[in-house]
Amino acid sequence: MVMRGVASEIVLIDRNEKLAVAQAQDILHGTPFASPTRIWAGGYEDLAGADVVVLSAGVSQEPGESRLHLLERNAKVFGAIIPSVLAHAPQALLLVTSNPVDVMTDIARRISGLPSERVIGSGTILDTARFRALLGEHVGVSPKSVHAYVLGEHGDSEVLWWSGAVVGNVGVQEMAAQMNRPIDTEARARIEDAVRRAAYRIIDGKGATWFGIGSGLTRIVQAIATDEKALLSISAETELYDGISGVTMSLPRIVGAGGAGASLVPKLDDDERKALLRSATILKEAADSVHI
Ligand SMILES: NC(=O)C1=CN([C@@H]2O[C@H](COP(=O)(O)OP(=O)(O)OC[C@H]3O[C@@H](n4cnc5c(N)ncnc54)[C@H](O)[C@@H]3O)[C@@H](O)[C@H]2O)C=CC1
Ligand SMILES: CC(=O)C(=O)O
Repeated sequence: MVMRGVASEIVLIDRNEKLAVAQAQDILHGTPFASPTRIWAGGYEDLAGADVVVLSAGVSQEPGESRLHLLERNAKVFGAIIPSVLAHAPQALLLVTSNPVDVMTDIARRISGLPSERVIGSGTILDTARFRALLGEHVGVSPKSVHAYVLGEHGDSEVLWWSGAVVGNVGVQEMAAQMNRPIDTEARARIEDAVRRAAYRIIDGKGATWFGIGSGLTRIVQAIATDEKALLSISAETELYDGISGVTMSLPRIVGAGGAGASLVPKLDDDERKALLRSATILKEAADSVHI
């Protein structure tokens, strides 16, 4: 966020104060090369006047653990921190990233009592970025020109929306064929696996994922700060999806100063539709299993 200059002030709050101070100092030393952001480590009282509060506290996956395994532990953490956030920043928009992010977003909305458009999750912003990056690499085009989304859970049941993926305004399959880099069954399976299993591989190698999610959160905050009305795949409560009411999951949504706006209704093929219904069902059941 400091590198992109999306905020004038950033305060880091962590129960490990020594860590927050060290991170803030380290980032401060990058500001002469980035943007003149005021960054410091503080307490909840320092949130007064904040426009956005990113909730990233809690435990993360150990190698081999799924995101849904973290639910019970991180629900307790949110029960402890959200009242303190609201006491000092009742006007802030909450941006959740702790995992399992879709269910944690649902929990944050229920604990806070804020309207659903003001409690959003990073959702599949990261999976969508992974999908775009890999497709761009495959066809040899900038990932910025690849428009492709991952829908549903940020997790094992996520749905890569292949039938809606375009490069410029040409379908990705047609574009890949034109570039002599066809996306055959093997290439498709490789990309699909690399997106879905990315977190497991990175956690196995370095213990956590940092840069992709940091970039994704920055993109969301930028859209909020500038009231951009950008179409981003983020998680928010969906009134009704394919017969399931009130499920918090990712769809491409319009993001601006008010948080999550209208969502795009994806035109899916039969397999994608079944897979998204399955993903929504998994998330709904997980959210319903947590009693606030
Ligand atoms: N949604 C996404 O795409 C991604 C989500 N994550 C999730 O974000 C969360 C954090 O991941 P990391 O930063 O890698 O973990 P981390 O362990 O490095 O950081 C978590 C921090 O939370 C703090 N914390 C725990 N309980 C707290 C409390 N009650 N009050 C204040 N601070 C508290 C800890 O002291 C720790 O510094 C995890 O749940 C992880 O799975 C991580 C990467 C991507
Ligand atoms: C940790 C995580 O959720 C990710 O990198 O996708």
